Amino acid sequence: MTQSEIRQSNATQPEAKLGQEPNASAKAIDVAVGILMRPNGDVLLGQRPQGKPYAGYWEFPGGKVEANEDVASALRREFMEELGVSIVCAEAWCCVEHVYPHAHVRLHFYISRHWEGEPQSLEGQAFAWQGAVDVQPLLPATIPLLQDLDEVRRAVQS
Ligand SMILES: Nc1nc2c([nH]c(=O)n2[C@@H]2O[C@H](COP(=O)(O)OP(=O)(O)OP(=O)(O)O)[C@@H](O)[C@H]2O)c(=O)[nH]1
Repeated sequence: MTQSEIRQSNATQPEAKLGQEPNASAKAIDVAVGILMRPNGDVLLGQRPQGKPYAGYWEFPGGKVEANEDVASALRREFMEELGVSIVCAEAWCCVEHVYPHAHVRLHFYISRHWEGEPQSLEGQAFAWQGAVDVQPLLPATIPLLQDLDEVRRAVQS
């Protein structure tokens, strides 16, 4: 995936600040998050493995952007490492910040409808394709996005 393949979608929202107001002195950690969306609107979620904060919580796949890496490259790397999936193209969807006890994160959400490979559990994590998302518990920063995501899902189905 190249920068030119990262498109801004109409669904992009202004940055929202969720949860506790981020502490200006805490540096936000950038995280690339990808939502694989099938033609019927189903989306892929994974369960955080043991040993990580919020182990057992469900999330959209992704991970931290490394030093000297852009968000699109991080997205592609994380999907290959976690799921063995090659993202062919993805659209920036929204960006939210959340302050957890363990970190202040800035989550860059992308939606991809075009990828290569079937998702595999390369890190031993459970994953699930979902219509209306009903796995629990979900990471707190992700929950408020589900309503907007449902609108995107419905739009691709119609
Ligand atoms: N992937 C992902 N991370 C999310 C979501 N929502 C959310 O709050 N996060 C937060 O974003 C951060 C992601 O960091 P991570 O620890 O999973 O990243 P990583 O895979 O690079 O981990 P590592 O440092 O062990 O290599 C966590 O603080 C996690 O709580 C989501 O939907 N997907």
